[in-house]
Amino acid sequence: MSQRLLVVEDSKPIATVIKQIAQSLKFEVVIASNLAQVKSILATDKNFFAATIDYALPDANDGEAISYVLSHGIPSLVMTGKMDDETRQKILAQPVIDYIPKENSQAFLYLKRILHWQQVNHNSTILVVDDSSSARRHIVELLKRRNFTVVTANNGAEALERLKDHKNIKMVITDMEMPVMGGIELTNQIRRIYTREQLAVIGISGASNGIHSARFIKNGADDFLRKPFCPEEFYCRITQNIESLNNISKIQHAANIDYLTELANRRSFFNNAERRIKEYIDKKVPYCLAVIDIDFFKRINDNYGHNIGDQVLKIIALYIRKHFGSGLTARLGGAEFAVLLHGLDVDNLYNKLDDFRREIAVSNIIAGDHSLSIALSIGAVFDSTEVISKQMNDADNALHSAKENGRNQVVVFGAELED
Ligand SMILES: Nc1nc2c(ncn2[C@@H]2O[C@H](COP(=O)(O)OP(=O)(O)OP(=O)(O)O)[C@@H](O)[C@H]2O)c(=O)[nH]1
Repeated sequence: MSQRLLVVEDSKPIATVIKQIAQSLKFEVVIASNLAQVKSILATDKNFFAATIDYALPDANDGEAISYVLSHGIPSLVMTGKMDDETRQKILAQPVIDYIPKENSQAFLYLKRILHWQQVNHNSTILVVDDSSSARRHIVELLKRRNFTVVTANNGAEALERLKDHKNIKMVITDMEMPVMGGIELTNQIRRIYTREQLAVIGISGASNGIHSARFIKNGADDFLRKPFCPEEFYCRITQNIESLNNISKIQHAANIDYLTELANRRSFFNNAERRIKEYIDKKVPYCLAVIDIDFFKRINDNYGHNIGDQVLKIIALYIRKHFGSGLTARLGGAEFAVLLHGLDVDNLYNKLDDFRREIAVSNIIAGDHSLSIALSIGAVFDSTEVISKQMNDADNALHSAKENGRNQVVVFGAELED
C-alpha cells in the first residue's frame, strides 16, 4: 500500500506542485485548503505518513494548523512565506520535521529531498554516544523525528561494543567529554577499524574553545557540532553526511556490480577472490575457481536479437546465483561468468560444477517468446597456490580445452594435459 501525504495548502498552484512532487515519490496525496477541511479529514482518517503544512491559512493565519496536525501524531513539514525570526522560532519550538521557506523553486527541491529521506531514513542506523541521559534523549528525539533507526551508548567503550553488535550502523554522533572513554579517543579507535566510506563520525562538544572541532576532525571525524545547536543545523549536518555516505555507496555499487545481471563484475571478483583464496590456502580449505561460458552465445544474438541475448545472460546469472549461492559469483564480461567455491571436498566441488552444467543443459530457458536450449563449457582450477591472475589464465585454458573438445563439459586445468 502506498504511503499517504496530507498537503495543507490554500494556494492551488502550490498544492499542485507539492502533489506532483509527492506523486513522483509514490505518495498518495490528500489536499486540504484550510483548517476546517483538515479537521474534517482527520476526524475520520489519521493514517498519514507525513503532512506538509502551509503556515498561514485563511481560517488559521498564525500556524494553528501545525499544532493541530502534530497533535494527531502526524510528522509534519512546515512550508512558510513568513521569513521573520519570531515565526521561525515559533515553528521550531514544535516537534516538526523541518520548516521550508517558500522563497523560490529551491524550496520544492528541498521538500522533495526531505520527503525522500523521510521514506528511506529507517534504513540508516545512527549511534548516539553521550553520558548525559537528557542530551542523549534530545538527540534521539530529533533523529526519530526524521525516521532514523537509533542505537545509544553511555561512553566510547560502550559505543565500540554497540558497533560490534550492530553491523549496519552508518553514523556515530559522539559527545567529547565522557567517563571511561571520551569522544576523541572513540573517534580514533573507530578509524582504526572503519574507513570514512563505511562510517561517518560527528563530534559534539559544549566547550566554547574552537580547538575541539579541529581535534575531532584531525582524529578522523567527518563533522562537528557545538552545543547548544539548533535542530536546523543538526539536521543539515546529519543529512549532508548521510547523503555523502549514500553517494559513495552508489558509486561503489556502480564500480563493482555488472549493470545487466547485478552479479559482481570482473574487478570486484578479482579483489574479493584474491582475499578469499589467501584464506583458503592459509587454512588448507579445499576450493575451486571456475570460468563458465555460454556455448555459441553469438548465435543467440544473431538468431533472436541482442535483447533476447541480454535476457539469456540475466537468466543464466539467476541460475548461477541460485546454484552457487554461498560462493563468490561474477559476470566477467560477454557470456563469461566466474565462481569461487569452497566448503566441499574436491570431488564434490567438481560434482557441483558438473551438476550445474547438466541442469542448464536439460532446462528450457524462456526468453521473450522463445524457449531455448543452452549449453555451458566450464574450465576449473582446484586448490591452486598460484596468484589469482595465473589461476584465471589456467581456468581460461581449461575452458578453451572444453570448447575444443566439443563444448557442454567441465575441464579441470592440469587434467586435460594428461589425456
Ligand atoms: N546480448 C548481449 N551480447 C553480448 C554482450 N556482451 C557480449 N556479447 C556478445 O556475446 C558474444 C560472445 O560470444 P563468444 O562467447 O565469444 O563466442 P561464441 O561464438 O558465441 O561461442 P563459443 O565459441 O562457444 O564461446 C559476442 O557475439 C558478443 O557480441 C551483452 O551484454 N549482451
